[in-house]
Amino acid sequence: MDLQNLLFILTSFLILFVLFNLVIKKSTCNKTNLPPGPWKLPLIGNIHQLVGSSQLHETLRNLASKYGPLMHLQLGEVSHIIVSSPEMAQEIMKIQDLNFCDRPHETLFARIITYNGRSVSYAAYGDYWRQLRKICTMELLTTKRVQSFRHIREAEVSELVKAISQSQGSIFNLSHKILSTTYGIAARIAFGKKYSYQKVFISSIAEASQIGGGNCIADLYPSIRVLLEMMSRNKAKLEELHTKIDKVLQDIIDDHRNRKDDKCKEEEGSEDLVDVLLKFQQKDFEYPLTDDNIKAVIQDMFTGGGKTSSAVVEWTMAEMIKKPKMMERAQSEVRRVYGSKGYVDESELHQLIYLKCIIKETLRLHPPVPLLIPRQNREPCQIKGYQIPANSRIMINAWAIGRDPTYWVDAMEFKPERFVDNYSIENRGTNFEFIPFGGGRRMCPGIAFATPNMELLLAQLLYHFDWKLPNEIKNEELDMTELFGMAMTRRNDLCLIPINYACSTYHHPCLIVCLLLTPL
Ligand code: HEM
Repeated sequence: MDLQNLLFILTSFLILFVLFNLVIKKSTCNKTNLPPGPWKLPLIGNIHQLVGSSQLHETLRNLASKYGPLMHLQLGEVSHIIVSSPEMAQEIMKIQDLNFCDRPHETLFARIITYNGRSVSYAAYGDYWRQLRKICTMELLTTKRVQSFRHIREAEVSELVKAISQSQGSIFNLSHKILSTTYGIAARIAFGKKYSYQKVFISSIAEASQIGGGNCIADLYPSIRVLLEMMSRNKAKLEELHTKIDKVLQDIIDDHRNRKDDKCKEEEGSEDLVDVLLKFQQKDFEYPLTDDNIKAVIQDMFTGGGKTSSAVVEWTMAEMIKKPKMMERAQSEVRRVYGSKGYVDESELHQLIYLKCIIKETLRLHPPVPLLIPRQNREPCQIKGYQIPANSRIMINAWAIGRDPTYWVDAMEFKPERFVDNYSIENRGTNFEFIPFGGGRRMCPGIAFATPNMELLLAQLLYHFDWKLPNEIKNEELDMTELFGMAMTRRNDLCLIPINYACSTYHHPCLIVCLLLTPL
């Protein structure tokens, strides 16, 4: 038998096998009352409706507007439930949270990049996840710990201000610099210092997240996963990236282990996150923390702490550029609060009420994780009379919910005033029409960590500079196209012209008065 015949027989066998699986599944599904969804093709289900969609969140919103806020999609062999209303989100994240708090931890991304689902974000729901989550919320991401890193944030953001000042009057790629600043902060917080090789780590994490943001075809056909993974380029690419990430993290862990002055650091309260995790390695846990566990958690801090916060800052600046009056109002708030001090630090951030409302509005219109992190239900269950098969993948479209005119007045308008008038609308998982950080047991534990990053960066950008668009682009014409991924950023970098505020005395008569009154 030649190779061609062998391949033909093998492929036919596989197609028959998948068909057989699907027929069995369909005969059970037919008896059940699944949520409504578009018509399904044999073998692929609804995959064809999503293929080529670069904006998955938008495609899903458009389908949901036809089939409803609880929609069923069959992608290959896997049932997907798409949630697009606050009521349905509440059902998943509150009423039936215990059943829906698992993650699809067997996907290619989770297995390769998160050390077989050992990160907090992809761990299966159970004792191991509970142990890690406790370490996160009680040790790594507490307000006290976040406070202890204040000097790092202030130093890194000051570096950014310096770099921008040097480009005064010329075009500056703000997107690049904001991203490198948030990663720089995350690196110093996690590792204690900047390692020369951390660049490889950061670029590899970013690339892996980009691949992980899409669905790998092998994840949709678990029964022939091994074969599909062998044929897929994603597996080899993710393995290559994982090897690089793993090497850097292991070197950093070994370096920490070999340091002699850990005790001093602990006493001074200047431990970094690797120090804290290594300390826990010596404790008697039900699931001892191995080096791989530590590496998986550190990755969580980067994927959580890097691109998400920088995306919020980037979108906020873009929205303010589009509305110069709003930017002026935000600038005058920051300059009033810090005016007498003459520089921006974290001590007065709580006074920036308008800026906080602007950030909330950005999180509503541009949630950095638009479909949250997928969940999985452990048991079959019912929602509003519909059957949800066990192990369905649940996608909650936070982006669509935040833009739904049923719940938001002038839903598509960027209007921070809505939060000024109603400051109590919170993003902490209790208002289900506003869930940029998710909700329930799997809600993001990094809000306290992300908030000062975003506020300090924005306050500095507003305090020190006025901003103009280059090439005579009109403010209202700034392109706002999104790039879907694990963190949703702008498709095109935000490039602006900074004008040093101290130089632009012409616009600020009070500064002239100050200068005139200053004794020579
Ligand atoms: C603006 C910034 C951020 C946004 C918008 C964001 C958003 C999210 C979302 C939507 C989830 C999934 C929640 C769910 O399934 O209900 C999540 C989970 C998570 N986030 Fe964040 N996040 C941000 C910052 C951070 C930071 C700074 C960290 C850590 C330093 C972090 C660590 C995590 C972890 C560990 C999880 C997994 C939680 C679990 O599965 O138990 N995030 N985040």
